[in-house]
Amino acid sequence: MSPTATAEATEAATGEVLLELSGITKRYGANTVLSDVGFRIHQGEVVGLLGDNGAGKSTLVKTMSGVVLAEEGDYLWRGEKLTTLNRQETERRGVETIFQDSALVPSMTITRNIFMGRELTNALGLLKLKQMDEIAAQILDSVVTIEGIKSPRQLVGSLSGGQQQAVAIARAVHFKRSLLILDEPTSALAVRATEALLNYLLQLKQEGVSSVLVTHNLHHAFQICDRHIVMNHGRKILDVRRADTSVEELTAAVVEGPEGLRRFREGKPLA
Ligand SMILES: Nc1ncnc2c1ncn2[C@@H]1O[C@H](COP(=O)(O)OP(=O)(O)OP(=O)(O)O)[C@@H](O)[C@H]1O
Repeated sequence: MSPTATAEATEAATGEVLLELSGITKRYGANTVLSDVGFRIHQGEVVGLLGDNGAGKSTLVKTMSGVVLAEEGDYLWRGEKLTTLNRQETERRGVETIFQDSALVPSMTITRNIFMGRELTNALGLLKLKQMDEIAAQILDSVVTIEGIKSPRQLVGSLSGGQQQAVAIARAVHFKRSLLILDEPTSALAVRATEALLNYLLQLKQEGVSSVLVTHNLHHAFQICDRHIVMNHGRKILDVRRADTSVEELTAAVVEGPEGLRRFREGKPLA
């Protein structure tokens, strides 16, 4: 498969282009951590963002969510070039990001964490706590099955790391956004919760919601992603539809970079 064929296949993805990044270059001092990275996310697409440790995935996630500003490159949302870029701007447009550290408040209940910044209030501005608790209980039931959670009134600080991650995911998926970006969301989840999350992303896709899934688990990625982007030392080395690749090719690209990809395509064994 030639790089051109891959690019054409990618362009053939259906749905409006939601997010387009081009020429993204990010440096930390003398260290260039993203080099001329560009890709498009279409509406309703589930995209896997893959790569070895330090490949630049999290930095790219932070760039997509406006937390980190690239020195070079363009950010287009539904064709509009964003000149002011920060997390508020991207959230206003419907981008929801779940970072590796899920940014929950341990001293608050699950309900308050789920509704943080989007609390339900009555005409007097008082919190509708009972209603929020009921919705939180429904979300926890339907979105991610979290073992060991007894009540949405439980304090987040009393939950395990995996349970906390699941609460963060529940919060993001409940406020159905145009684009969900999940940075290794399943790393601390048990098998059942992981399955529930992957299925939920597929359900959201049916509703036209796009997701970017950062994961080290290539089988999870292959299971649900329509397209895969592989990063290597800050560069995009592969951008390919599921139909045009395999877990083996993705593994070669992630583990051994461009050279491994070349060897795989030539039918040669990996080093
Ligand atoms: N704030 C920062 N300051 C300096 N260097 C940074 C900073 N954040 C990331 N880096 C560097 O950028 C490179 C890419 O890191 P990044 O976290 O984006 O990789 P990653 O693909 O998400 O890795 P992992 O899978 O291990 O989470 C690494 O070399 C890292 O040390």
